[in-house]
Amino acid sequence: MSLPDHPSTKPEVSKDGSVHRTKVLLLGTRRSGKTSIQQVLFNDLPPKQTFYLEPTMRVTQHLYDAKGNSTIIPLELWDCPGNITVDTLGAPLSDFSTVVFVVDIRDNYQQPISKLVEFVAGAYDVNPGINFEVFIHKAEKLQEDDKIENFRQIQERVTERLADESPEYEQVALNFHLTSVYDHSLQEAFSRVLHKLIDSLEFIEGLLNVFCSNTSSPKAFLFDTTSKLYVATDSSPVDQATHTLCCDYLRMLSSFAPLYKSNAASEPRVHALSPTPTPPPTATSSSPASTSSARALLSQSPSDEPSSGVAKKSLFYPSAAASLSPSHPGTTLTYHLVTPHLALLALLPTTVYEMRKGLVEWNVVWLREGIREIWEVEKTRSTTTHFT
Ligand SMILES: Nc1nc2c(ncn2[C@@H]2O[C@H](COP(=O)(O)OP(=O)(O)OP(=O)(O)O)[C@@H](O)[C@H]2O)c(=O)[nH]1
Repeated sequence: MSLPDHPSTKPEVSKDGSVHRTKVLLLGTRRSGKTSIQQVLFNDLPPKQTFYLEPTMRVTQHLYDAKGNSTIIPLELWDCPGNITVDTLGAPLSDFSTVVFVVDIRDNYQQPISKLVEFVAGAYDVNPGINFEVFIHKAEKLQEDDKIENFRQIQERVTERLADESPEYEQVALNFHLTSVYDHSLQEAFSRVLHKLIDSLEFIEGLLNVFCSNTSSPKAFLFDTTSKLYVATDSSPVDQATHTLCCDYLRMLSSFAPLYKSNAASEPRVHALSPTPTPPPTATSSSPASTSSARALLSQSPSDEPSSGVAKKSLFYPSAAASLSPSHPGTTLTYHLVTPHLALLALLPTTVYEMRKGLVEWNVVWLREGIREIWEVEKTRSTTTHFT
């Protein structure tokens, strides 16, 4: 495998047209849960099945891109055995954008911390900009108080050890996350890891902020539908319960995806909307939304047309909504696919969803346009695909 000479947080296209993926190193001591993390996140392995995973004996590269194993950034995830060292890794640390270091929350921390410090020291000279993400893993094993206490202790010890080694290492960016394959904390943590690799993140966040303020939405996420990682969210804080709710809803809808696909394949049913969507700013709809209803929206935006002018097959964008009563009275969870691989999940006041449906849909079309424009700019700039 040919490796680039310089660190890069962006995938580039090599001369032969193949995409250089963003490299992420998955490190940690034996049995800390590295392979489980990779398998649960990207191969949909049920968490309980991780029990049967074989130990990793040599460095294994897993490729994820927009076509097959979809993720928003073409990734190359290096799953390493527990005994790997900087010298035996087989690639310079300058090749990696991010190191995800996994620590079993119930472990004796001495050994994992020494290994982490070894890699921080190894990376410092060659790639000081590398992101170190420490996953304090298997968190669900402990009670809430113990979990927080262990999390704090690990952070403290790592910081102390780094300061003992050299004051310079304090400059290395280290981020700590509590994770478990048994809940959505892993997806949330890995989403945050990816956010640092998305150049256009602030523009996407800006679009989501506008969507939220126009529709009175308290929270909106843009999810990658395959990996179930969120690409961006609006600027209000993420609370775990809302994130979990959105992940579960997305997972449930994805299980119905084959039904939508077969519809999408039947072209004559697709109606093109007018090329410029007309905003219905005061649109009110008296038709109440049925709870837990899934409704197909067939739309074709101007950017669906290739620039050559040749009519491309219209895309199918399903949408769905579910009332969150009684747990969240007066709130509706909505889902809108905005590109073939990205979906908007938003909480909306039920009154807005039911009474101002036109306004909501216009804002979805507007968001879709914005995301496609960003995608086009990204594509032109780096001639590579971050979003599909
Ligand atoms: N309770 C709990 N167990 C987990 C979690 N993640 C992984 N495990 C378990 O941890 C054990 C080791 O998982 P692996 O993914 O094989 O760990 P690894 O770090 O890849 O191991 P090596 O390849 O030997 O270095 C398995 O029995 C998993 O089921 C978690 O979040 N919670």
